[in-house]
Amino acid sequence: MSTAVRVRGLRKEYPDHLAVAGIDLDIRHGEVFALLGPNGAGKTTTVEILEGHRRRTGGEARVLGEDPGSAGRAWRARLGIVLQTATDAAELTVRETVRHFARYYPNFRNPEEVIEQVGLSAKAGARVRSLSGGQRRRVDVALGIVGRPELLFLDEPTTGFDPEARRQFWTLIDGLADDGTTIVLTTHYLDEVEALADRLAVLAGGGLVAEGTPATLGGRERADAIVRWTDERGNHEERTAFPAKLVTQLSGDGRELAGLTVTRPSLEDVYLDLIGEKP
Ligand SMILES: Nc1ncnc2c1ncn2[C@@H]1O[C@H](COP(=O)(O)OP(=O)(O)OP(=O)(O)O)[C@@H](O)[C@H]1O
Repeated sequence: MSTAVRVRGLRKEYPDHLAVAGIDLDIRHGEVFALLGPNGAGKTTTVEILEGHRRRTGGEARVLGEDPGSAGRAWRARLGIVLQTATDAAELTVRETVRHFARYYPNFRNPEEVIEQVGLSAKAGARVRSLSGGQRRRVDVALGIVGRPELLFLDEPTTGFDPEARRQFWTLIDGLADDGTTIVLTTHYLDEVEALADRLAVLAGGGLVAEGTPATLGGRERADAIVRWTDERGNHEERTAFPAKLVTQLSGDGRELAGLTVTRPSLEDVYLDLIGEKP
């Protein structure tokens, strides 16, 4: 698989602040890649540099084979972008807005189908201004995908979504990924990362602190399991690298173990550990 995004030593220095402190990233074609990190970690700055919206002050970046600092309109038409700040809600209806944006792209998707995909069919004739925050966010997503992008950037796309809307959005992203769209996602929701991402990177203080898959980040798959059970002497908890062995020993005489659970650290446990906030 070739590389959709390649970053080496990327830096962004503001006069009084180093926002991105020299990071390396490789994102493959067809991959769903999540960028995680606490507020101010440098996620939006990094993504905006890759989108060509901000100038880097150091390092190298290639996005779909071009330098985002100098690439032109044809390159831009291959990207889909959902920014953190919502689209300005004009007097236009949802349908008019999506149709209007579609015309910027050479190979756009059918606007009606896009409106349906983001779950806004019932609101297609409503003015964007009259929509709720979560519904407006769905318009943003519609505008991000209407151009049939090869590479889609989503900056905190589900902020303000209700749980059902988030599930619908995940299904939509799964479908786009199945069609081969490369997706770069920033989010604060670890369940979203677990549901969607093939790989993720954690940023903190402008630096890359870890990279992996949701299952293996920070050595998660090798971490000790915690076995909990209850017997006549009370509640028990044991950490072990061999939970199956322990459970076999405990139930050796064929007895059932009340309240038996075997757990590994959640992605959230690992993440908080990585960014220095011990759970
Ligand atoms: N135009 C600017 N001038 C000076 N500093 C800036 C500017 N834009 C961002 N920063 C600083 O750069 C750092 C990284 O900001 P960035 O928006 O990339 O973080 P983030 O990881 O996206 O955070 P969040 O999760 O809050 O969206 C922050 O400390 C921010 O204050």
